[in-house]
Amino acid sequence: MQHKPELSNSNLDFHDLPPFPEDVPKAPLLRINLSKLTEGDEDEIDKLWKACCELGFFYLDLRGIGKRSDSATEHDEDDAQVKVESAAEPEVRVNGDQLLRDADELFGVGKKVFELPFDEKVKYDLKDQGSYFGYKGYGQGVIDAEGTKDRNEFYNVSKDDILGLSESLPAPEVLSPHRDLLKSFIQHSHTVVTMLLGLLNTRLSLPQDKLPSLHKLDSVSGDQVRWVHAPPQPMDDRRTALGQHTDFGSVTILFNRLGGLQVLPPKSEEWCYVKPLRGHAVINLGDAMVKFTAGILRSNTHRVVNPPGEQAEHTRMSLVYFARPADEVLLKVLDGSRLIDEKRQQDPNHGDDEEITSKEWILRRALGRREGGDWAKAGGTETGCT
Ligand SMILES: O=C(O)CCC(=O)C(=O)O
Ligand SMILES: [Fe+2]
Repeated sequence: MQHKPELSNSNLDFHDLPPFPEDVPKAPLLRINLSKLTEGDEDEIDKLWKACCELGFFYLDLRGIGKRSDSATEHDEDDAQVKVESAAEPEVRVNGDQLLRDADELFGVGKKVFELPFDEKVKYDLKDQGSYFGYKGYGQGVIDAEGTKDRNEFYNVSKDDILGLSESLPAPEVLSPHRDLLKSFIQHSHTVVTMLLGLLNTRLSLPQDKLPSLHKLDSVSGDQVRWVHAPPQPMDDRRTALGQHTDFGSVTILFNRLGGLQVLPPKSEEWCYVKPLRGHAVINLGDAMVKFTAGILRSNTHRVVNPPGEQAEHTRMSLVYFARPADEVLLKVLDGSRLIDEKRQQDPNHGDDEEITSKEWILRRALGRREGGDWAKAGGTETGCT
């Protein structure tokens, strides 16, 4: 029997963009299916566990889940239950198709933000107020200890601002009509994060709901949506656009269209490209997961370079959701799991050497990578020590 066309690899390409080249080293990310995870498919959950322990990066196929809720009658079936849970806000379910649609729309919104004149965008650089939310201009971050400037610009939107959990931050007018879209993207990203954390919680045999309870949607946290924007670099003067790093938080959901993201697989010296796949997000774990689990879970080093091959002449944009522990959560080894206790005993490097809250850790790491920041103090868990 012939394979089904919808599963063929060419359908995972972005047909409106030049192809991702075949002759570059490609990172060995496992492809995990969201729909199977939600059905509790044990083989798929094994794959998730392996990916989170070994590489800390994987593809999540978001397609084909939540089709039923495309219609206006999203929660008809158990409306009564939903109403009991929350009269004002209907429960948001795992819905990969909705997340893909929101991400698509947000690519358009991000484009409008970066098209604004620099003088307008720079009004929203909140670094001097001690915040990493808002705008970071091109070259305003550093990629190494020597202070080499980066080659990208960011715009960061705070979850708490969009959900009304904090004061509204100043933002460009072009974002105002899209707050509902941002809200939907945040909620749908967060439900995926909660599901992944729940599955990891079970595999770690942590007390019921431990990891999800440290990442509640309505807790004040550093969760954010980010657009990363990088125009093509001149052929004779190319360098890393976003310096090598591990992510600071817990779970990152990344939407890529052009190549350029690279990971340095464990024990390897060769940077490998992550090929973007249509209908998929790239998921990676951050340092908080390493600290919580004494290093059982992996937060892998990655960076962004100019897109490879024929893609090199195109402006690269990516969209990211960063889920982070609630502000007051201490980033230390969690109690209540024999697996984690055993790992802690085998590997005392992963100890509780520093009592630091999620909020302090993220601020230190984010602002330390800005120009004039403290590079030495802004390192993550990549050296193997927490
Ligand atoms: O743009 C990308 O593909 C990755 C961005 C990233 O690693 C980050 O913003 O932390
Ligand atoms: Fe990152």
